[in-house]
Amino acid sequence: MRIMFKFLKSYRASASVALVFMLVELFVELWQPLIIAKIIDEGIMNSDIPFIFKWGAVMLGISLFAFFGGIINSFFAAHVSQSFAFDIRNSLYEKIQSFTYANFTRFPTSSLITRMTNDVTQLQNTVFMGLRIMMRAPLLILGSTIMAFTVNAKLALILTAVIPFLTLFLAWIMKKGGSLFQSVQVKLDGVNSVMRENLTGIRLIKAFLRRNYEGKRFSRANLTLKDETVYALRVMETVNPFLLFFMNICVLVILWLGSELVPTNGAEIGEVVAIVNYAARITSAFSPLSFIIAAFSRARASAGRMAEVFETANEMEDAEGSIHSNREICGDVEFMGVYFEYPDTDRPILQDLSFRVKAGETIAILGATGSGKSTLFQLIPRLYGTTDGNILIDGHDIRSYKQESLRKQIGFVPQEALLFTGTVKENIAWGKQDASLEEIIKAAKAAQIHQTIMKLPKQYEAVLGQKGVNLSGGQKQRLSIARALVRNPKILMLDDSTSALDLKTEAILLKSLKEYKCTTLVITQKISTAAEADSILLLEDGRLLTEGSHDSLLKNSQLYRQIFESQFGEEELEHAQRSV
Ligand SMILES: Nc1ncnc2c1ncn2[C@@H]1O[C@H](COP(=O)(O)OP(=O)(O)OP(=O)(O)O)[C@@H](O)[C@H]1O
Repeated sequence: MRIMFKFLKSYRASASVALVFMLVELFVELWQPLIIAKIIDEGIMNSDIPFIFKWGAVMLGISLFAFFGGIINSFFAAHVSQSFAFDIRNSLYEKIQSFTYANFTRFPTSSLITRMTNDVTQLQNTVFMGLRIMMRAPLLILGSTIMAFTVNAKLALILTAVIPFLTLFLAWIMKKGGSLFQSVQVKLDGVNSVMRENLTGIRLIKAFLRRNYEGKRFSRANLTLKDETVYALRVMETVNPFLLFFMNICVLVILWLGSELVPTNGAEIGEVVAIVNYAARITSAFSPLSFIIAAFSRARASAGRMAEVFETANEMEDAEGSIHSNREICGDVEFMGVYFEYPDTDRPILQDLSFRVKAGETIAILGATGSGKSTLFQLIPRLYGTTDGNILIDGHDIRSYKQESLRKQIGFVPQEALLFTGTVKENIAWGKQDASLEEIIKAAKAAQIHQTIMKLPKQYEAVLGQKGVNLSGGQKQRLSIARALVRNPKILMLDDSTSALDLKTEAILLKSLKEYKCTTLVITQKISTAAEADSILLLEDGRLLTEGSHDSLLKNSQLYRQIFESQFGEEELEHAQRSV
């Protein structure tokens, strides 16, 4: 719960105003039974009508006071709780933005969304309730007990016997509720996760006729959430009847003792009524406590889940004394004995990988699926850190660069072209926010997508649907390449990004990339693409099998020849070998 206090600090003044007005309401509530007792004992018993009117008017006056106190309290409680939630959401967002890829492995996206929405709402509700009624309940119990003692200590003793017992019971139930609601939130993550996968994969689900299967998967997750929530709420719901039962017994005992004391002048009738009234107020304070405790237990669980996010260490922080952020790189990339393991795997994905690409050169990376090609790419912009070995850019270890400066100068086109809802222009300019229209068109032309864009109804202003649904695979790929080129990268990384292009378009595209004079790393399965590169790396199981130009590999690498033959046939291979 420390996290709540940390974020509430900035709203100390408003929270104090809310609490003061809550105390005003409470004060009035505590005085009312005393005034009623006075009206009975001195007004009704003596048939003193002016006295009854006078104290009746006092009661009305202070009730009005309490009414306005309640309104002001609500106003400030709403302001504090909403602002508090706003700040937490912003901070969570900032923290998640700073997450490394490794951090994302620990927190599934659906869980992060639940934490940023539902968990924050739980805390927000608790803060509101806290300022409105949560403090009021224990204070009302304490105040009522004290007032009861001032009225008649003998009768009030009964209350002191019951209250500590009930308080202990509530503390126990709150602890239990915390773990139950923690589990509810995890199940909610589960529902969100299935829902998210279903929404993103809706086309595939329809194409594969998996609606029933996915429907069942969702129902299962939903049912577990329902069962878990019902169980948690059932446990919490036992609180109210339990409290009411004990408080009602308490009232019966007060009435019985009152009937013994009144005839012997040990108590006045008004006093008995006042004590019963205080007991009723204590009951009414205990009663919403079950609800408050459920909310508080839920908030405790949510605060814990939020703390997990805030306390997640980012091992990729910039090192002290990193090179100045504006330093321009030339683009010379060198891997020196690099080893890499994912945080959740215990086997090396890359092993003893060493190679160099000189600034402005193009290198192609070929290898079977799962051989570690995409992983290798993720190490260059420091999306992951190496397990061992070094990566140098322009002769300096990449850890000595500020990540922002490094990533600004790298253009990355992922395997799956990811576009956003917005215009074509906005999607390309996503790579460089202040890109001029000329720069955008230049990048689109180099990526061989300009002609296609010009045929769209609104050309560069044409709106793309979610993830670019209204474009073909090859068009999406070329748009992603334009997005990477617009930032004028010093290092360009294409992860199988031309796979959907025909050979002719691909050849023109690769040629036009040369205008950008950047170091280019291309992951590809196609020999035609690899042959354009200055050098080719052949990867197998995360190790570098061999490296060389197209011609030298044709001459020296059995595997390369096999790949060539599988793509062009035996005849072409013989022809190519003869011309080497
Ligand atoms: N985030 C991850 N966490 C754990 N293991 C991963 C992760 N990403 C990839 N791997 C594993 O690392 C290995 C290499 O994956 P990688 O994506 O780098 O291969 P690849 O050569 O690019 O394959 P492809 O050609 O199919 O894209 C695979 O065995 C894969 O299961």
